[in-house]
Amino acid sequence: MTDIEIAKGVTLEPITEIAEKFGIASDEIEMYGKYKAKLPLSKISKTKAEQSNLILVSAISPTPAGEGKTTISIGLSEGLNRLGMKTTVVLREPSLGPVFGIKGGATGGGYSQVLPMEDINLHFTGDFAAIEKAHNLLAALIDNNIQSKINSLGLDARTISWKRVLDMNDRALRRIIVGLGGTTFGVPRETGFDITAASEIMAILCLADDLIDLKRRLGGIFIGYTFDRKPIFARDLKAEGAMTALLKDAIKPNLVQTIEGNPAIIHGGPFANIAQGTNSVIATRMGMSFSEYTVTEAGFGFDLGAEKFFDIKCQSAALSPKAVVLTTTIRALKYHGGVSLTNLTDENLEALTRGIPNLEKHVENIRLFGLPCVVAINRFATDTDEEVALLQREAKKLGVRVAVTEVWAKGGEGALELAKEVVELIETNGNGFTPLYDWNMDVPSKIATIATKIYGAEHVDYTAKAKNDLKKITNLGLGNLPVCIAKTQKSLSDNPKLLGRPKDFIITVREIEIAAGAGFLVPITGDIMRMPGLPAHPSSEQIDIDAEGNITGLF
Ligand SMILES: Nc1ncnc2c1ncn2[C@@H]1O[C@H](COP(=O)(O)OP(=O)(O)O)[C@@H](O)[C@H]1O
Ligand SMILES: O=COP(=O)(O)O
Ligand SMILES: [Mg+2]
Repeated sequence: MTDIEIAKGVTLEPITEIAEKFGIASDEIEMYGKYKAKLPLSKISKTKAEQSNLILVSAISPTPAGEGKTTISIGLSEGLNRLGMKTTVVLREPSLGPVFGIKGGATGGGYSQVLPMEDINLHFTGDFAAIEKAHNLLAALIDNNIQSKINSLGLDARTISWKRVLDMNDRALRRIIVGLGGTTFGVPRETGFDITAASEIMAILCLADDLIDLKRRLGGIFIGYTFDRKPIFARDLKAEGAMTALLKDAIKPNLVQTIEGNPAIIHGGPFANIAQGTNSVIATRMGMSFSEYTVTEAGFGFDLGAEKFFDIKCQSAALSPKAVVLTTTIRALKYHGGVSLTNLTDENLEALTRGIPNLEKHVENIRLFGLPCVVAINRFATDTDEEVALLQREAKKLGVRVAVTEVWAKGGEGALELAKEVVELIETNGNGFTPLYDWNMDVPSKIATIATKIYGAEHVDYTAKAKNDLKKITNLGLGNLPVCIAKTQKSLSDNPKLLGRPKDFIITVREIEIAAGAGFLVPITGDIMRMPGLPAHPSSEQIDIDAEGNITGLF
């Protein structure tokens, strides 16, 4: 059965019942139909949240299909609930880019899914649309001011860094020229689109405490300079009030349910390769306010989502995670051992062994944050007993707990071993979480710390533009901000072709974007693009809908 067929076979509980199970009265939620709701920020309790055990689910370097972090996160929460531990899974909202592109949705899979999956994977509750409108309102205000004769700020159009966003993989929009056509069409200038998940507003939504903090951060968005080199921010265009008004509902986290009828919270966007890729502080705190265990995820491999989760989100919100679950698959390790994507289902013990160094490096990286880890072997039907046994042996040699999980095939039942390992791990380990670096370090040292310690780079090179960006950052007094490195997810390096555990490589920073509102800097490495493109055969070709509104081919 496909994911959507399994999902359609489930009788959903009314979201009012899920809210009651979560701990919020049904008359306190804002319904979006029978099976979705938004939760009031007033229900967050920072003191209660501190009592919850926060677990991060990460992964080794993934194949393009992904290795099962979201599936494992959901399955683990089902398993912990089966053991009587009140648990909530907190996830990120899928982007339409991958939905219609290569990867597909982000609501888990098999018997570990969050539902209603069609809604969640398509328009959900409109948060992405609201983020797009707020982002593009600011873009329109900028171009309006540039061409204004009465209240122009004197913006130098060549210095404007703020683009537009669209939640679609559309490479044709990466670089555009606006304002063509003469005086009634504005002032011509180069700009472009990023995908919505990469919007600074998404990051602001994910890091904001509440509406007032959201508005403050939105006002702090750096736009560019005037002709006499005065830095201009969104507040100089009086934009933050309207932008916040557009986000008044998007700031509230979304409540849905798992296949086994447990609460799940979804809020904030994905893509830890071009954005921070964690869900929101608000959603995480909401889950933690009502749960003994809170299971959350961060995008792509540990080198990307987890590093950003720890060094940006946890530091920013004073969250103290207790353990890491490292999602590991035989298929990904064979891929890192040199097997092509088309042959990953064939047994290959030699390639699996050659791929182990990638797992080893991610386990070493987890230790740098002072956290205990369980390697969760996410078993696929094509994995042979010999392959599983070999991986169990090799993983145990790394000195970590190992659990074979079958959450895709069996839901929570397939996560009972993992759940028990996680509980024991948390009970026997103190709270040793320590971030990788101090935000007050200088920017090149912060970048070098991540590049050498987490990626394994020999050193970091900067292009002339990146060096100029460093000067800009210093002049703006923003050198104490953390860094959110944009890098390919395919490799620990910035070269997608270097698989396994590459060594003696250099990370090249080509430019550094400033996200002054979100409160971080974005060093962009290699050739990574913040507007992905569609593949030759997009997933959209398989999607259809019948006269009764039944969607097929979503995954
Ligand atoms: N054990 C498994 N067997 C079969 N398919 C799986 C398994 N685990 C995950 N998948 C599928 O792989 C894809 C990626 O899973 P997902 O949880 O989204 O990964 P990630 O969050 O790491 O990107 C999904 O389509 C999911 O249904
Ligand atoms: O940021 C990307 O998230 P996934 O790894 O879940 O696709
Ligand atoms: Mg995912």
